[in-house]
Amino acid sequence: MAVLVTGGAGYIGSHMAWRLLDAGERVVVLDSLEGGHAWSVPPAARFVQGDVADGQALARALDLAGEPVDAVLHFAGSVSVPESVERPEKYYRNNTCATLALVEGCRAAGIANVIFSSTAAVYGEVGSDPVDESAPALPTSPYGTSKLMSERMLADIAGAHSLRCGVLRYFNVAGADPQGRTGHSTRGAGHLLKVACEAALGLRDGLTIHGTDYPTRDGTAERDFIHVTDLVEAHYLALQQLRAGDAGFTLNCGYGRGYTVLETIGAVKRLSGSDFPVHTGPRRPGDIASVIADNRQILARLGWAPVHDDIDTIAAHALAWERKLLQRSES
Ligand SMILES: NC(=O)c1ccc[n+]([C@@H]2O[C@H](COP(=O)([O-])OP(=O)(O)OC[C@H]3O[C@@H](n4cnc5c(N)ncnc54)[C@H](O)[C@@H]3O)[C@@H](O)[C@H]2O)c1
Ligand SMILES: O=c1ccn([C@@H]2O[C@H](COP(=O)(O)OP(=O)(O)O[C@H]3O[C@H](CO)[C@H](O)[C@H](O)[C@H]3O)[C@@H](O)[C@H]2O)c(=O)[nH]1
Repeated sequence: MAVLVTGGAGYIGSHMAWRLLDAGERVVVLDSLEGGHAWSVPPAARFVQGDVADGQALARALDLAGEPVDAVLHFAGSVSVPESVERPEKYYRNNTCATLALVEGCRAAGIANVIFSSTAAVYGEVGSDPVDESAPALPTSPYGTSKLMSERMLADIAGAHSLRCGVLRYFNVAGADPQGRTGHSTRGAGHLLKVACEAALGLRDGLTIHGTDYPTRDGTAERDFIHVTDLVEAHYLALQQLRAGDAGFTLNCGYGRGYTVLETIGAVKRLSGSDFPVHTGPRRPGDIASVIADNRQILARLGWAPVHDDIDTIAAHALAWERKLLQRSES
């Protein structure tokens, strides 16, 4: 059987494609290249450039797989909280409507297993950390709402038909493949660790902290950073679980502890040896103060055993990849 990875030319999806190939799986990637790069797709994966909402592109991908596809890992989507506040239509179209079209196409093709990339942004301002999966979902951004709507839609579709659906709610994904095969290369990505690494390498004039008046230990927002390799391992376990007949689940993916924006910047400065300029600015629209995972369910249900739970490891791997990207652009 083969696995369809949507968004496999992007950050997390490319790591997933490598992990599946490492396990001997056959992989086909469907990605529009809106943000990702064809060179991020592992050479051993098959690749179709196209939109997940385009039934013909999906058909081409399923055809190219060469074997029946039994699972789709759906990473493709739009990912920026502030952009979603400015352009909500894009988020409802590309995250919610496109997911519906994809799942209808997958069902028609007889694919039984779906893993959906959801987010901690579905919770909104949680009030007390850590947050577990039963907490009310009250997103503060169109991005979070677009993902929550997709979750609900998938649950209804899975309930009505013979579809098994695993929803993984990622907290803040960071770092890069320890073997240096892929990393965060997405055009225009504004994620904190990536921006900090770019500033450390002199690719930016510095970094602006969005908000210093949050109710946290140093006034900057706090996030639960999860290494991308641990996250794709959770997907691999989730895939085995669904294939073994589990009807479905919704699970937090995070380590259960947070670092503030200032602490994260401090780690990148320490590891890079670069004291890049840091400015302060107002809060970013759609942002929340803090979100940290209660991860007891994923540990128990999937037997997930993260191995990179360390901000220095995450920052070191992110920096190593950013250096590689720089060399690539210079050659
Ligand atoms: N990065 C994070 O911290 C984080 C946290 C929570 C959830 N997520 C979710 O994980 C998924 C992957 O995120 P990422 O950080 O790898 O993002 P990314 O932007 O690096 O990758 C997304 C990929 O999807 C492709 N794409 C976008 N819309 C498409 C469409 N309609 N059809 C086909 N391809 C399309 C892009 O070209 C890109 O290669 C997203 O769904 C995102 O919402 C990410
Ligand atoms: O240059 C920057 C970039 C970010 N930040 C701050 O750093 C924190 C983290 O911001 P990111 O943009 O790195 O990540 P978000 O928490 O906004 O969102 C990320 O994690 C979420 C889950 O928690 C989502 O799923 C989303 O896709 C993903 O981008 C925020 O307080 C943000 O304001 C800065 O201060 N300066």
